[in-house]
Formats: sequence, structure tokens, C-alpha cells
Amino acid sequence: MTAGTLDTARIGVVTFPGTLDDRDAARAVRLAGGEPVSLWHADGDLHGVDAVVLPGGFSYGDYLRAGAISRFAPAMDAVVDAAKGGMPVLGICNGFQVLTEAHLLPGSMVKNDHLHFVCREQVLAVENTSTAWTNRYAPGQRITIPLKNQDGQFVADDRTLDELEGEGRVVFRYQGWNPNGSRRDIAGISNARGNVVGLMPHPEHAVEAGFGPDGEDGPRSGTDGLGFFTSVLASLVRA
Ligand SMILES: NC(=O)CC[C@H](N)C(=O)O
Repeated sequence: MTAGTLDTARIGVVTFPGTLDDRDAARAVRLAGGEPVSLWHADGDLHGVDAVVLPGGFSYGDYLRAGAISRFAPAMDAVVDAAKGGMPVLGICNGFQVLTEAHLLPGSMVKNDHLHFVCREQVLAVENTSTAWTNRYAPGQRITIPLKNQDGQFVADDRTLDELEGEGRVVFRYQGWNPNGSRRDIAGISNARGNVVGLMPHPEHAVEAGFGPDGEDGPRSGTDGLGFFTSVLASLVRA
């Protein structure tokens, strides 16, 4: 895509062995108006994509620690380089775990504090709307999207947490109930530049009217996650 034009942006979606949600992520990109491009974990070439989504699932069976093996995939070398150059990268759930393991985002994901897998419709507040993936939301907007994981507890030392808060890098915060014991109710964060964002809940499962979760106040359209994908397209046009 040529910067500043309305050409269709090409958004890569990386598949690792054990990835589950790559097809939903590709569908979300398409519904937002972008062109999804399948990327394979063993291929170190990003094929000229404009942005990358690391989707959810159980890459490498979550062996050792979720994301700990995926981080060494050839595709991740390319993603790390591209992210450092400013390319938008979104990690959803297992993708967020991979981003922390790859040190593109600080902190770690550990077992949910209650030690159970959790699957629910989760309310979040969007606290930072200046990132590549959230610029189409209103500051403080509450959105409802699915959450499903076992290793969803975000932990970091207090200095890192203070830094994230102070720099406005807590992008999403759980509302109503903290589903996994994450420090300071943090559901998602960004890097300092705002091009790399990771979160545990799944926006790609709430992009189509009639199929996403209801909102807090009763049935809604269920498309609260679509804004992630329209946001990145908007950020690429502005770039
Ligand atoms: N939905 C997912 O991506 C699952 C993430 C991760 N493997 C976990 O269970 O914690």
C-alpha cells in the first residue's frame, strides 16, 4: 500500500501450529475493508504486508509457556524487525502471549488466578485511542467482546506497571469483573510508539451483526470488535 492512498491495505495473519483463530482474524480484516494475507510461521518473509495480526490459539500446544516457542519462529524475527520499524502489530490472546515472550511488549502472561479456563463475554474500557488499533473508538468507550483462555493473568513488576500507566500504555481495562487476576485490571497494553498492541479478549469474534456478544445493556449489534480492524486501516491511510 502506498502511504496516503486508499489502496486496499494488506494485513498479514500469522498461522503457527496450533493456531485456532487465524480464519476469524482474516474474516475480520475483510469485513473492515482490508485484504487479509496468510503468513506461515516458518516463513521469514512478510510478503510486503502493511500490518500483522498474531491470532489466538494454542501455538505449539502452549508447551513450556504459552508463546514461548512461537517466539522463535522465523516469521517472528520478521515481525520483530517490522514492529521496531513502526509496522502495526496486533496480538490477540495467544498472540499477546507471543508478543510478551518476544519482548515487543513488557510483562508476562501466567495462569488465571482461579486456575480455570475462562470463556465469557467481557466488558472492557478502551483507555487509549491513539494507537494504530484503537483510533476509531471513543476515549473510555466500553466494548463487549469474547474472552477465552487459561493463561490470561497479566503480571509485571510495579515499576513496569507504573510506567505503563504513566505513559498511557494501558489500552484496555477489564470492567465489572477481573476474569483472571491481571494486575490493575489490565486487559491490553501497547508499546511506547503505539503500533504494537496486545490484549487477551478477542475482537475478531465480534465483527458481524447478529453473531457477536450482546452488550451490557441488552442485545446490541455484536460488532464491538470491528473497530480494531477499521482503526488499523485508518492509521495506514494516514501514515
Ligand atoms: N484463546 C486463546 O488464544 C488461548 C490462549 C492461550 N493459549 C490460553 O489458553 O491462555
